[in-house]
Amino acid sequence: MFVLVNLKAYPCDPVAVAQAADRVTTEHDVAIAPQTAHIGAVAETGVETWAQHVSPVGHGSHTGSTLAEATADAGAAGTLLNHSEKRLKLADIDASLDAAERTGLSTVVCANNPDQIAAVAALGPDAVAVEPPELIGTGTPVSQADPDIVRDAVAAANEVDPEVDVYCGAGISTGDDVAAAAELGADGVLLASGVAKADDPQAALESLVE
Ligand SMILES: O=C[C@H](O)COP(=O)(O)O
Repeated sequence: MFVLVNLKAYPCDPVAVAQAADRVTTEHDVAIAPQTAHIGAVAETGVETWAQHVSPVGHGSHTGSTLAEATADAGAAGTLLNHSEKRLKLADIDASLDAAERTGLSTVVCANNPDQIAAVAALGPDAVAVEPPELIGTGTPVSQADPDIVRDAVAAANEVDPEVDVYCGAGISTGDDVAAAAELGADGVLLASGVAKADDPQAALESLVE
């Protein structure tokens, strides 16, 4: 399973979380998505580092953008796109995917439900992630609160493009949640508060990947 830990804009120490992830022994692939400004420092720990977003632009007059080229140069291996807290127009998702592909970044496009998963899977990302917004940050895992949304998202993505991996997110914080996601057909999980808001991120990560 791919375990992508999104630090959002939580007031945690991104390097400490990355070092903790580096110390955890697991069969899963763990990656950390810090704030853009912290990508270089997190990547230096050796942990796989992701961006939370890249802009649908290339080099040029785009003040305030998050340039995919700069993100990749800083050490990112991939990027989230269209997170529930950073929604994009369909055309911008497509252009951000082009930017990521151009710069060698792997991609996970988020969506709220199976219909949206089918739509974004058609754009050809490496993976999609289904996240019911109402469960984000609640500590109630999507695999428990709404298992059908995960099953249906897996089926929807497979129908469009079986090469696209499917992750699920919202409320995931324990190894049981990761195992439940795998049983529902997910190839990975996307989570945040369970680690970023934990008093002891290393213990939280160990519990997650046990
Ligand atoms: O990017 C992560 C997701 O929004 C899930 O957040 P959460 O683990 O705090 O529910």
